[in-house]
Amino acid sequence: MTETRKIVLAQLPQTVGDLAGNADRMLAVRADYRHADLILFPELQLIGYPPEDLVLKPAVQARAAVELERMAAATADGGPAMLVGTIRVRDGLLYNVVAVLDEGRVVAVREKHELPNYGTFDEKRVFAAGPLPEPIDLRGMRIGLPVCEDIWFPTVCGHLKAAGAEIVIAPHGSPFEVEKDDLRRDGIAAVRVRETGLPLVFLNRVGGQDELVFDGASFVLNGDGRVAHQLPEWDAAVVETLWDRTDGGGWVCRPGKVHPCDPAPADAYHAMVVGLRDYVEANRFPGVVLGLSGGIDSALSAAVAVDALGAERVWCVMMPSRFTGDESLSDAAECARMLGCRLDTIPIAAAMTAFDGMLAGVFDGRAPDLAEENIQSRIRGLTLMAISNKFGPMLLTTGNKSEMSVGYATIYGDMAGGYSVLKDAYKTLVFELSRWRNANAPRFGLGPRGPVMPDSVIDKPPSAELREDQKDSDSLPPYDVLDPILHGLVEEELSVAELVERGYERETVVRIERLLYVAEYKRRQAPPGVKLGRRNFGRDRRYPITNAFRSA
Ligand SMILES: Nc1ncnc2c1ncn2[C@@H]1O[C@H](COP(=O)(O)OP(=O)(O)OC[C@H]2O[C@@H]([n+]3cccc(C(=O)O)c3)[C@H](O)[C@@H]2O)[C@@H](O)[C@H]1O
Ligand SMILES: Nc1ncnc2c1ncn2[C@@H]1O[C@H](COP(=O)(O)OP(=O)(O)OP(=O)(O)O)[C@@H](O)[C@H]1O
Ligand SMILES: NC(=O)CC[C@H](N)C(=O)O
Repeated sequence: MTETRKIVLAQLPQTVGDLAGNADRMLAVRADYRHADLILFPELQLIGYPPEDLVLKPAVQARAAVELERMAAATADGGPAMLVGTIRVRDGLLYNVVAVLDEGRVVAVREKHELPNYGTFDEKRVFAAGPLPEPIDLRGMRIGLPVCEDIWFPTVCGHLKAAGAEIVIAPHGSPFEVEKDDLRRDGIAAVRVRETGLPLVFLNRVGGQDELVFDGASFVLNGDGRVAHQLPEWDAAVVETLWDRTDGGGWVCRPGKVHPCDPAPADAYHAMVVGLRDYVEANRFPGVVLGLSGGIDSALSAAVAVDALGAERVWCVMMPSRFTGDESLSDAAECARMLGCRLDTIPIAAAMTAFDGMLAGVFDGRAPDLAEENIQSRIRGLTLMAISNKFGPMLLTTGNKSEMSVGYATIYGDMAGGYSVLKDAYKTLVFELSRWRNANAPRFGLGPRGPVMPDSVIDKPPSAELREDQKDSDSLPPYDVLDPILHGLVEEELSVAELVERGYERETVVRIERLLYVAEYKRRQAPPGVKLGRRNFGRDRRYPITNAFRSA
């Protein structure tokens, strides 16, 4: 008779720091799958990923040990074993581990060997690296248990194969980046399978944690490289997989459902919706408030907010000045109508007059300039923060990555706010996403199925409307020139000379590089926002504020 095993993959969200809640969620899955042999959870499921310095706190380490014992005790009933990601102190050092719980106790622990220490990751700061992990014997299977980064290099899987592992099970905390789903499956996991000939289970978490979002998209590859299961992106999913022992002695996973992954730019839009939704819910805001100017950045931010939270939790405010055009007023009104959310109009002329009067003495003899322009932006920020204080919604800030790169935003003005969905989206992506959202509804959005902004919002030239007839193109190169230069400088770390070789004007590149470096002080004071690409401002790219280097 064929030998068969049932392994349940629990692609779950996590709440960093809520150890009891995370444990209860895992025990609830176990209660639903009592007939399974084994239930697998993502990396650090008990603690939440990434835990940052929280895990250095002795009280957290002690709580983790208590909760793990509670979960282990639950396995005394003879039901399924559990593979639980947690932390463990051994000989005074802290490890990122997967614990094997069975028969009422912790029967084995395997420590993460490769600690990622680049980009958004700095695990060497908090964890020690474990030795090469030996396979475990559980329910008649010899299982290799690499933790996340362990499968991104050949060493650990090669060692497990040599030590007789029959199957590789890899819990992950792998954050979203555009196109990373292909890299994980076809670029990394498939290579490990080719090297070892072993089937591989890749289980990732879902949901947002501050700047990071986790898309799930877990999968199972058989030893011949074929995809046996592909779990959905973004949704929590608990999937039972069935494994048969072959005549040759190995294990094969029976084929299951293969969900398609999102194409671009739907993937980036979904990431923004999940990032904002989970940030607002986890930090217990009733909703968000934002300034709706009739421009594309605030329109797209409002659309994402409505998709994430529902129209009744998104409060838009139009704050016209004497520079605000009629088209901006009507576009903002139409946008709020299409989204179905509240729009209040609060003119800022009275506050501008008050500031002119207050500053008349000290500004005497000075022509109006950027100082007055920025006061308008600061009056708007102050007004929105007053609404946040009075009624509780978090202020959603609307700056995009192009603006944040060159400092084209007013500090303590339109940069005021708690969270941003466009922070890692260059303006050209803002245009692409707005067009996409007008023609498509996101898979799990709470907003309207149809268009979310009038076409005029997308088609008109961008303007900050802080002075007469102002256009972004007065101070910046067109976005289809600016964005590739910024991508070269930020994502690719190119020099001025290398960008000139790509055909960009030297004078423009030199100016953009200078603006990028000089704006570092603004970015350090900017709110967090959803990471979408290879190199976000925040944890991925940590530049000095005081920086005299110029590449030309
Ligand atoms: N290294 C440094 N470390 C610490 N602080 C530093 C600093 N350098 C300047 N500062 C401070 O920052 C101030 C200058 O920054 P800030 O007050 O923001 O003003 P600033 O960057 O000079 O002007 C804002 C720019 O953003 C544009 N804008 C504003 C609003 C919206 C939009 C849009 O389209 O979205 C565009 C606006 O047209 C203008 O070009 C200085 O007065 C100084 O106080
Ligand atoms: N008249 C206004 N009413 C309400 N909010 C405004 C107004 N003008 C600016 N804001 C707020 O300040 C942000 C920065 O806007 P600004 O118009 O200066 O530049 P922008 O980057 O082109 O943004 P947008 O495309 O949303 O207009 C806006 O996204 C919006 O949240
Ligand atoms: N948690 C981890 O070890 C993540 C690192 C891994 N390279 C990833 O991005 O998926």
